Amino acid sequence: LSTDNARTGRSGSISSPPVQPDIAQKIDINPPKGTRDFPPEDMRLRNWLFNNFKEVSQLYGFEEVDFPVLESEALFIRKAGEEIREQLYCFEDRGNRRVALRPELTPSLARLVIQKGKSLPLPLKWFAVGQCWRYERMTRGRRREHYQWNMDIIGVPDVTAEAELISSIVTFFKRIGITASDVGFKVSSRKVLQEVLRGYSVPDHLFGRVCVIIDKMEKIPIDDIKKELRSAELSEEVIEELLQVLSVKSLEKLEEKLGTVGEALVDLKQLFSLAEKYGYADWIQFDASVVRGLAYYTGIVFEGFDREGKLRAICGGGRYDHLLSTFGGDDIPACGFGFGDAVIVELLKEKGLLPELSPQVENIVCSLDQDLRGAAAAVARILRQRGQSVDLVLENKPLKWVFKRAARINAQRLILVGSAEWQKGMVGVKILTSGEQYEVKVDELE
Ligand SMILES: CC(=O)Nc1cnc2ccccc2c1
Repeated sequence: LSTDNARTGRSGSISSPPVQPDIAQKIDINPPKGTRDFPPEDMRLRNWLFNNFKEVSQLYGFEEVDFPVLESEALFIRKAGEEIREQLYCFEDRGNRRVALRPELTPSLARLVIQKGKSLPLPLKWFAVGQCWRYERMTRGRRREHYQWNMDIIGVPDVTAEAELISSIVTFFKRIGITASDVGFKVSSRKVLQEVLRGYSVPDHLFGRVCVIIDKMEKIPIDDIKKELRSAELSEEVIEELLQVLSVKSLEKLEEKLGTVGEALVDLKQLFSLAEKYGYADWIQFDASVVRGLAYYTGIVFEGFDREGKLRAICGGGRYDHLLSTFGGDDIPACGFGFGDAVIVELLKEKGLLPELSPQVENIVCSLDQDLRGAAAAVARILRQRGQSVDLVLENKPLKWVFKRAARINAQRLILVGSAEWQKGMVGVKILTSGEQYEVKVDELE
């Protein structure tokens, strides 16, 4: 211990604390700021949610993929002023490499598609459920990690892909009891903005940045939006026109504004017509103000929202036709969405739709005296070999304790190994739901 660790006793003399080599420093029992533990009860809810994500993905014929949580920082360096960039959880590793904990999954997916190259027959339909990270000042007390469900269709240029993705989310909502009166999707296309900007010959390289600024509408004062648009070299005239277009309330009005030829109208009309065919027309609405905050979207964008307006966006996505080529890959069209694990749980709480999930075990096995421990283990083995789950009591416990544990772990059946019965190759069985009890030969236990 260096002297500055030494305590100064009352006498003023320096004395070191008694050396206690293996008493660890008291560690912080909480997880790092902004992160969560998942004790059994929370893990049951998480598994319930993720199983619904995965079952819907499989229902739509998507294949599961995953990527490292740690990626090269370069994958996420975009110069469009995105919040996701400002909050990147990045650092230099011991090999002096700039790395980052992924803030989203799409760039990793793009990287893998390029890596696999021609060996992957298009279209690809991939899904992932992965933890994503951000580093923001804890002043805001928000979480620094969450899990995202992503579904992506790579290699399909038509809005039939977006229609399929929205359909999969509607299916997910229906499975967990959410209806079109609880949530909806605001749908628009960034091609609306693109047509306006091109109409005023604003250079294309400003497109992503302008979208990121406009995504902050309703989040920061309109004057700050205008200020940021000016700093992006937009003229007052363009700014006014942009804000005008963003307040358009219907496709018909948009057609009046933009005329019929633009791709934006064609895409949106086709999407709304497909929605009718899919049967989810009452879940979606055109809303020109939806742009989403990621720079790489190029076409249709959408976000799920709660109709009571109490929560942040539930999910969001869109078309990103040039992301792969910005990474040096071919110019393969793609679209996808991200669905976080936080807002949906808040919504389920609001709607009283959180499922009641309790632990499940089919059997609890215990021996009533010391030298029948081996017998109890043998009974557990037999049941487990038959695919039956068993909680084997591992210590000498009174029956009262066993009944209490059986109730807590929601065991369906109690198997008692007692010396008298065991002499006859029998065990005692008590069905804990009905209270029925009987004796049975061990090899007749099913
Ligand atoms: C509501 C919530 O927890 N949002 C959240 C939490 N963690 C994140 C981590 C990375 C990117 C986005 C994130 C978003």
